[in-house]
Amino acid sequence: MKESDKSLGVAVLGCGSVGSQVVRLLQEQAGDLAARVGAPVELVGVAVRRLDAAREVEVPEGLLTTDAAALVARDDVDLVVEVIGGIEPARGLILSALEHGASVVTANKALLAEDGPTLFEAAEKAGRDIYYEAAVAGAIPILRPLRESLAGDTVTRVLGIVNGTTNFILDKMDTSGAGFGDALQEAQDLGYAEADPTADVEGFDAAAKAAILASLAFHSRVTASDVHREGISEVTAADVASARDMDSVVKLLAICELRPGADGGEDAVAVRVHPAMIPRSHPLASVREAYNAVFVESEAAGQLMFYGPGAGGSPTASAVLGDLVTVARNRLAGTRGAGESAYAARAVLSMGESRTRYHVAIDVDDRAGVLATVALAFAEHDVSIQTVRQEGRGDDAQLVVVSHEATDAQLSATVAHLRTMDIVRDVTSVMRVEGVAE
Ligand SMILES: NC(=O)C1=CN([C@@H]2O[C@H](COP(=O)(O)OP(=O)(O)OC[C@H]3O[C@@H](n4cnc5c(N)ncnc54)[C@H](O)[C@@H]3O)[C@@H](O)[C@H]2O)C=CC1
Ligand SMILES: N[C@@H](CC=O)C(=O)O
Ligand code: NA
Repeated sequence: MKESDKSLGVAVLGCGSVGSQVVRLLQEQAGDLAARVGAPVELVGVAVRRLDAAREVEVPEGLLTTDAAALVARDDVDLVVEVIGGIEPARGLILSALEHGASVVTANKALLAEDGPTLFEAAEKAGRDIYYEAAVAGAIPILRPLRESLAGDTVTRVLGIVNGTTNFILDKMDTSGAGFGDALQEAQDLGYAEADPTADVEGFDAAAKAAILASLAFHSRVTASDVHREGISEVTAADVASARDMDSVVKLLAICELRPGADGGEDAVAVRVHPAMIPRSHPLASVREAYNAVFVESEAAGQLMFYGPGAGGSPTASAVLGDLVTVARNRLAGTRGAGESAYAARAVLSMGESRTRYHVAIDVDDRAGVLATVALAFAEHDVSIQTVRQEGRGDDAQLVVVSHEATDAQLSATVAHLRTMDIVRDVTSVMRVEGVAE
């Protein structure tokens, strides 16, 4: 260990989009980092899959290795940055690093959302830190505010755009009419997308982030499997156009809510990720390209908004380095930061119990009484209608209904009912609506 001479050895695992920028910053800012930490922070190894791969950064000779397991076990490694991603070997390497006495910084939301508690318990046992600000919303400081700044308040809701790739795609579809494939390719070229972009497009990445946000916000253990997840692969150009007609945009939202327990029982949490229409006047509507934004509502503070670059190698490396400075300082001070806080152990509600609103576009027969019949279907499921408008005539007749808030179960039963009705030719678009006052 280098603690005797106060120099801290850093191992970086993975040298892709994020890892290469972490290595660059460690080298370029060595002097400032040493001053801020109070000791030199020295890059002592970089684990890669292939030694001869092309890289965005020049790694000093002798530092590259393909043996990540041996690297994390070395005596001169005090701090480990895991930016490989995925579940294994990342989990095994982090556990081994902690067992060998290193503090860990990771950007790995997939692993944290699947098995965070195992990592937190290992860190607790080892008396070391595990920090992960980069795992949610890239460069935006959001986990530290939830864990530290709001530790004395009661967070009731977290609502955000937390996936840069899908925001980039939806933004391009809305503003330039770009096709889905071209927009995705551009996001991949810019280093925003996950190694397998299905994780972005199908909402897995946002769901992992929602689980991490909900765990911290509500002091409970929420895993990716607790999150209702829908991606953007079924969002059509017609949905985007329909949103535009309503002066709205389609965004992939992550929504984490504290719901009062029934009959005065314990509060529970509801966590969901899905595309939704929001009015263009809503602040989230102006979040463009790969930017992210997160709203936090809490009892005492009210509404807070966090905004910034949510993806990309360099912004994400900024969050990694911020954590690295903190865990390095903690090591020098012989202390560690706050560990997991899951004392509230709140139950997680199913999607059917979540309260939301629907926008439904229905192709109908153009004859007398159709509007009343459709309205009756909503009423039968106790769903109140906020607005309804008719477009087109004859074979082109379409009703566009926006409901008031109801449970998702009531709303989906209404849509299923509409699909069985003779006068309904097709339900062409169903999308949740957020950000509109009741
Ligand atoms: N790219 C982004 O905008 C963001 C990424 N993250 C997270 O950061 C992590 C890294 O993401 P990226 O850099 O984008 O991925 P990437 O795919 O560009 O880089 C991962 C690197 O790890 C290497 N690797 C794989 N297995 C390895 C092994 N056994 N030993 C050593 N190296 C190995 C790969 O060859 C690749 O170069 C992931 O957990 C990701 O979810 C978090 C926030 C934003
Ligand atoms: N693939 C992710 C990267 C950051 O977490 C995204 O697109 O947001
Ligand atoms: Na962040």
